[in-house]
Amino acid sequence: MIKQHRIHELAKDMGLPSKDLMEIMEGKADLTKKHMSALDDEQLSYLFEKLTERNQLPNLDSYLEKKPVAKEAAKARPQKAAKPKKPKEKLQTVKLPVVQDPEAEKAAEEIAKQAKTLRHVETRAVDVNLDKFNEKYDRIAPQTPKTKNAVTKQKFTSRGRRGGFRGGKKVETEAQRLQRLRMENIKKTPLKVLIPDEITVGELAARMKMTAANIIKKLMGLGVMASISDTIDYDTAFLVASELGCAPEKEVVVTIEERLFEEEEDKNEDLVTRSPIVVVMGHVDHGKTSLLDAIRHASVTSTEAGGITQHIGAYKVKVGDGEITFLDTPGHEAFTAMRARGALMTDIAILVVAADDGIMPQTVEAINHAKAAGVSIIVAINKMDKPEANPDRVMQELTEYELVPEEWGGDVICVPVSAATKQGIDTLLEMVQLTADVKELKANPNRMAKGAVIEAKLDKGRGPVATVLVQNGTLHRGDVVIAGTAVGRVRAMTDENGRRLEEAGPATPVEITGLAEVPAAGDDFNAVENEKLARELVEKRRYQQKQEQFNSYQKVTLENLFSQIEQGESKELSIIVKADVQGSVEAVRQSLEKLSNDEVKVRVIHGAVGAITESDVMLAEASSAIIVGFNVRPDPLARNRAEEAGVDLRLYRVIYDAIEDVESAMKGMLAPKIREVDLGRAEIRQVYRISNVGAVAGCYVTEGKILRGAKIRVVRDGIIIADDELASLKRFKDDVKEVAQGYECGMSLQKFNDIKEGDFFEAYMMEEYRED
Ligand SMILES: Nc1nc2c(ncn2[C@@H]2O[C@H](COP(=O)(O)OP(=O)(O)OP(=O)(O)O)[C@@H](O)[C@H]2O)c(=O)[nH]1
Repeated sequence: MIKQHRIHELAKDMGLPSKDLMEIMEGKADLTKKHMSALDDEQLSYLFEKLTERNQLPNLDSYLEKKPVAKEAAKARPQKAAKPKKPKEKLQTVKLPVVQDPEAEKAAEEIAKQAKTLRHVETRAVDVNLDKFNEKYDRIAPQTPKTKNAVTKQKFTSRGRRGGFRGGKKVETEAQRLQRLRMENIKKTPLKVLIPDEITVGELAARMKMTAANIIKKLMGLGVMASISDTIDYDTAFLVASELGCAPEKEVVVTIEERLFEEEEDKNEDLVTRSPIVVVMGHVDHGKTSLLDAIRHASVTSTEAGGITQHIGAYKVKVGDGEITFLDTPGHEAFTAMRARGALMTDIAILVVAADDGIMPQTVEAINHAKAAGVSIIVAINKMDKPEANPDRVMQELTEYELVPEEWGGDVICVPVSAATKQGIDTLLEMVQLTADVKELKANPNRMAKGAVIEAKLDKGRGPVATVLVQNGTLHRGDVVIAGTAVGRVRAMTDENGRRLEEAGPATPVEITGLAEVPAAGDDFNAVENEKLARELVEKRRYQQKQEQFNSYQKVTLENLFSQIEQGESKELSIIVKADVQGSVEAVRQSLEKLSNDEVKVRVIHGAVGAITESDVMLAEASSAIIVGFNVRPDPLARNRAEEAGVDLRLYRVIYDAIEDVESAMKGMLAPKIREVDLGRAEIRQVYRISNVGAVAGCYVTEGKILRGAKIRVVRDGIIIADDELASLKRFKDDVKEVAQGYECGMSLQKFNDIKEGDFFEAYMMEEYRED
């Protein structure tokens, strides 16, 4: 049943005349029954609407003061009075409890609820506790990385906090808070430390962001005594770092070479068979050149008609379906020189042995070079056309060098040939082909080319010209190549017949132009993508070369000074003078500098009072100087360093001695200082007189040892009766190098023969030494 509200009841409740209400509701409700007329909910709402419109409050404050209930709601709103109408309407609804009707109350509550949901919180002027949002934020993202993103994802911050103080306590700013969180995070995560194979203690300390003392202490704990400049190995450094709370990791150093060159292994499916690369070796005049010519001629006439044959250091010949690449640099010296530079190009070596001459010294050398390089050997027994040819003898001699011919059950192919008549050349080539087939030589043509330089020269017209052998990959015209310290773009590429090529695959020798300088034979070459990096690598290689050259420079010492002057290497003798008093320093400086002559200038580069220190030695090392000290000693560090670096360190008590030494060194007259070093003593227990040999003493070594060739003092009853040298030292019947204490031996002297039982031999030797 719908609840009806009669007008007179409502008027009574509101304290208004019924007439007023009827006026409002005129036209809206059926008012035929005057004040007894009933209103439904909708009409009632309309009535309230109208009434509140009429009864607007000029000032909300006055109302709030009167109505404590309404105050609560008002709290959340701005204190400003003259605010929009809406809040007032809502405020009016708070009055609803006046309506006694429970249904009306419900409706009023509903409206109030709506009003609540519509409430706007004006944060600009209100202080909101934002810390709870921040806490939540921390819970959600405690490990927020300290990146730029983290900054954009800022927490809510109250404007009111800008003052920095609240309740007397200093409140950290957002930046400080982030900084604190960052520091906490850093503290929690162990420091990542990269450790190379070897590292100095100082460097490790720097990387661990600790003092070196800490590291040294830890090292001591581990039983390693090291100073800040000492180098420790990876394992030790790893242990120290992890024990001190760091997270050590192996430092992987990526070299320019690794970045530049394609180093990955070729996949099996990418590999194709390539032709073998063959070199010819043998004794002088056994026919290496003639054989190479014969091979080349056979191939040129049959296949390459018309080409202008050029010498480029290597060529290809056709054999059946396949090809063989010959390196046209006969001789094992060239072969080994290239190998020494790291270029192992050859697969098969043809060992030429003249049938009339047999194995000769250079044949043996060639065998050993080929064996050392691990290449297969095929023996060509040459000059078979000669009547005195004796191949069996050659084969016989081969077996002495562990080369057993196939005919005799071994695995070495021997082919009788004649370079003169071309007999057997085809068979030889077939055998090379066969050996290559067995070796299954493969390469990947679809990668950047790499190989080695066979020959290189500077051509007047074309600039640097190099013959390179492509060992893997394919070289194209226009490729950037790096060979040793030469870099450049392949401008032109020709084969041994002078034909221009656009590309060269594996096992192809080609002559290229375009390099900026002449590389050395045996240098590796690589085609690369990154020209800039290649230039960087060249710079690095040049620097290394210089460094090696620099290291090979001999350190200047007074002993080698003269020879260096003679060779024109020393034009200046640098000296560091250290003395006990300043007067001596000056005196020495002047006297030494006066020794300068037309050939050599003597220059004192440093003079000071005090002991010789490590820094003096370092200066001497860097400037190839010698150190002269008067009445001063080097400290132990300096002494060690001088020994390591080969710095000549001379100590004198008399200035004159120093001047004399330097002067005689400049004239090449410096006499080496010699001292006696005792070796041992032996007692003579028996003397044998042997005709043609003389007296042989049967001795027992009582002290030290006796060395072959030692000097011997013969001591009888405490008196030296002779000074001689050992002629022989034997144990039983064998000559020996030395005999130690407690052993018997036989000794004879070079000159002195009058030895007797009970004499003593005192063995000693003379050694050159440097005064300290
Ligand atoms: N009868 C005959 N003579 C030959 C044969 N092969 C080479 N000769 C001769 O042997 C001599 C030396 O030949 P080379 O080819 O120069 O020998 P090589 O080993 O290259 O000599 P080097 O370059 O000096 O090390 C020459 O006079 C050749 O004519 C051959 O098969 N038969």
